[in-house]
Amino acid sequence: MELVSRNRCFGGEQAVYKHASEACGVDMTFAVFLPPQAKSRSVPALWYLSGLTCTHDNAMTKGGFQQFAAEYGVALIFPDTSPRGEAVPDNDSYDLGVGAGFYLNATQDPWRSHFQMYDYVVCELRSLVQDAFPISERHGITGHSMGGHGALTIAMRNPGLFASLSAFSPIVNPCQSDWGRKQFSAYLGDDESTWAQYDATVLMSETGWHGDILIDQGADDQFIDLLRPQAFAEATALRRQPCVLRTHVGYDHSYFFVSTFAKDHMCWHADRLNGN
Ligand SMILES: N[C@@H](CCC(=O)N[C@@H](CS)C(=O)NCC(=O)O)C(=O)O
Repeated sequence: MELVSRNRCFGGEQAVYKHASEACGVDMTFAVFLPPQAKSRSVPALWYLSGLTCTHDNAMTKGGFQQFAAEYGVALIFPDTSPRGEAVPDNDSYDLGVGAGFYLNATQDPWRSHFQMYDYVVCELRSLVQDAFPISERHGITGHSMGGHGALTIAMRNPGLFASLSAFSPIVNPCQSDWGRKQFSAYLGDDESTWAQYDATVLMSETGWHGDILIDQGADDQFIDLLRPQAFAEATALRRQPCVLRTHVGYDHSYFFVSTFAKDHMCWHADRLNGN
């Protein structure tokens, strides 16, 4: 693991690392924020999965999470959204290929040799950060847009790994959306039965989540028709799933929206991770 940058931040430390990823077959970059409490004990961790076109950097620099992570004693982990580099296949559009890994394991050529973001996040990066940093086994997960999709699907498929769950304007029904169908066809092939494991609305209908869920959504989100919050809301209601879905008038899809509600999400996770 190679240190790319390190900065003091709210009494803790914001660092960026690069490492050779076995799952993705290229070097991957990720960011970790350690709160001041991590100097003397291990702390719980919150994963933040980013959306289309993002790297580890967007939420790290614009999300505004560190101040509250420092206050509540929670580490932050910001993975990249896809493999990158000359060896990695790409596509001309912003929503397929580099920057658009959709947190799944691709089974189709040319994507399958590198686009293994599900295994990368759930297995490889988790065990790497657990070994390398003073991070306890209590983890929460959140994310924005494509990253909200990643957070919801990864948590519901791995209930033992996560103690808290939230999302910002998540893609919740990709099997029925152009933010999903195009990518799943390319990465997973035409057999739609293989897509369901990566659809939060389907997973909510089939398994649900063992805890409660916080979701914030902007009412003026320019991509709201692609996100399909109504489908997930219906699935949670049918399941009697404890879920707080807040729709905020005037807010769009940007990081101005994410940073506005960053404190609420940090507080939500800290309460559940710290066992208060
Ligand atoms: N690139 C697309 C949309 C990309 C987009 O809005 N991405 C969101 C996540 S889905 C994001 O966080 N972008 C990076 C940023 O705002 O820093 C466009 O420009 O229409």
